[in-house]
Amino acid sequence: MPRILLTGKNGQVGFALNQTLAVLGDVTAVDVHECDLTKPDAIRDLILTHRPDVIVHPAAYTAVDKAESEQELAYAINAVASGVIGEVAAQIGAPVFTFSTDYVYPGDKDGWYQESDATGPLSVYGKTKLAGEVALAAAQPKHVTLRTSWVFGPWGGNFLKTMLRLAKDRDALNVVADQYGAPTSANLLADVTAQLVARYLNDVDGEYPWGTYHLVAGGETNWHGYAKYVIEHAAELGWNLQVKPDAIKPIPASDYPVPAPRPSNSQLDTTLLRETFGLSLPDWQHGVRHTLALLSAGRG
Ligand SMILES: NC(=O)C1=CN([C@@H]2O[C@H](COP(=O)(O)OP(=O)(O)OC[C@H]3O[C@@H](n4cnc5c(N)ncnc54)[C@H](OP(=O)(O)O)[C@@H]3O)[C@@H](O)[C@H]2O)C=CC1
Ligand SMILES: Cc1cn([C@H]2C[C@H](O)[C@@H](COP(=O)(O)OP(=O)(O)O[C@H]3O[C@@H](C)C(=O)[C@@H](O)[C@H]3O)O2)c(=O)[nH]c1=O
Ligand SMILES: [Mg+2]
Repeated sequence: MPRILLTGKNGQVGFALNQTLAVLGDVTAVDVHECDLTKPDAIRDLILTHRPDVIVHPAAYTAVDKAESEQELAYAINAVASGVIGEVAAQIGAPVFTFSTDYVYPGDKDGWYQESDATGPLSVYGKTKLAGEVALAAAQPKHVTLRTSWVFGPWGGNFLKTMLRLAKDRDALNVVADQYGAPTSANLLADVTAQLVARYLNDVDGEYPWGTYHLVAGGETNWHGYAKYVIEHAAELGWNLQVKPDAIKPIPASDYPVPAPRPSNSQLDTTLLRETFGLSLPDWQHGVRHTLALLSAGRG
């Protein structure tokens, strides 16, 4: 039975992975209590004690605005820890499957981003994630780094849940309409990652296509279109929301001042992943409807 080590088990993606990886082997899932990623020795101990066959690493510092004033902490978790995981993984011969972000790109491209396009993060969060990508790749060539975007799900905090919360008692919402990307569900990420891990476990001696891939849901929207879709479908499911879809107003990012600049264009081309692994990626709306159904069931 293969041994799989999973970080960030209480994060959005980690929680979903703890379920999808369970059919592939013995999963040891940890969070900050079992291993604080700011402590390189704790990371080394964890990996050398468990000696996993595969490491899946979704844990990260994800507070984009807060990172602007917590640069060192974000760098320790997103950059240094990824490098340490890579070093110890290489030492024991375990590949690392991990996640990065659309925020590694500057967002000024006319058209969809390809993996080979130049990076140029605008935010501290994006810079620390890119530094983590580089550190991991340098330490452990056997890695799959999945750049994704706008992650949501029923578990944890995300934009979809923020919109539902605000819509309960606001009369109107102003939402940025000039930043484009694809909302991607934690479940989709966890399903695809399990497929990629399974392919490795079933073909350990084969040539595995290690590297960096885009993994986002199909289609595209902007934050305003996303918010409107969420509120429309929640209303259809019987949520009692104060805000009506027409009261969700599109605004330019310049009217929504925040500490961290976000890219205007976060559209990631997934051709490489789909063709390399023979996968199909459903539209983002599919994931939103699924998450809303789960949240509705949870409301009783
Ligand atoms: N969320 C998004 O929109 C996007 C995320 N990504 C990437 O996808 C991956 C998964 O993101 P997501 O699941 O949304 O993130 P979450 O913020 O939901 O989860 C991250 C997890 O990392 C854990 N963590 C944070 N600091 C430490 C630490 N010092 N030691 C150990 N664990 C720690 C958190 O624990 P705790 O909760 O206890 O702090 C949390 O469980 C990350 O690599 C992220 O950068 C990429 C694009 C978009
Ligand atoms: C709450 C809110 C946000 N916004 C805008 C601000 C911003 O431009 C956009 C998204 O804001 P948020 O802070 O919710 O999302 P943000 O934290 O930027 O989300 C990012 O998280 C990291 C971890 C990633 O890797 C990215 O892919 C992305 O998902 O929506 C509004 O316009 N109106 C609102 O009421
Ligand atoms: Mg945020």
